[in-house]
Amino acid sequence: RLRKILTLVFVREPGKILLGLKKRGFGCGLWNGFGGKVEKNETILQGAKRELVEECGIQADVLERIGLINFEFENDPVILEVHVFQTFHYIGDPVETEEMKPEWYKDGEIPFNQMWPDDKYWFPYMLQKRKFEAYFLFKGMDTILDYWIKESLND
Ligand SMILES: CN1CCN(c2cc(NC3CC3)nc(N)n2)CC1
Repeated sequence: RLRKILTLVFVREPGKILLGLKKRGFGCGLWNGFGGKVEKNETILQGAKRELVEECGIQADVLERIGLINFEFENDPVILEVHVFQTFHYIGDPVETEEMKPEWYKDGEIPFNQMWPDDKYWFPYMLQKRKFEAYFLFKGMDTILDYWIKESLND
């Protein structure tokens, strides 16, 4: 199977979460965490930190790994392996970039209807600081054909 390793980072405050409105490319028009591809010369963690700085100007020295999600798409051999991180300890204020428009949302007011359809299934684990693993099988970009999600311990 072909795997594409991606990162997804959420910046947290007590009761609030930072989301970015994707301004172009994959997931354009949706609110999400910050992230992207992992370069050959960096670890997944380094890639996550780099994307956070590039996409909203925030430096997170401490990133906690909280989830691993595998996405499969019908009739597509590429599996997206998304490594999810969060941080409560960071430096800087979020700034809008060409990629992302950052906004703070209250944990109870997350705009799931303007986010990827899978988010409503795994966000509750993240918001409750429970580590998780998940799998989603998509038909196109809007329909979830099958999924599972389970609480996981450390690696
Ligand atoms: C740079 N990456 C792109 C993929 N990504 C996804 C994907 C996703 N669902 C998949 C059906 C697309 N759901 C969230 N929340 N994020 C994280 C950021």
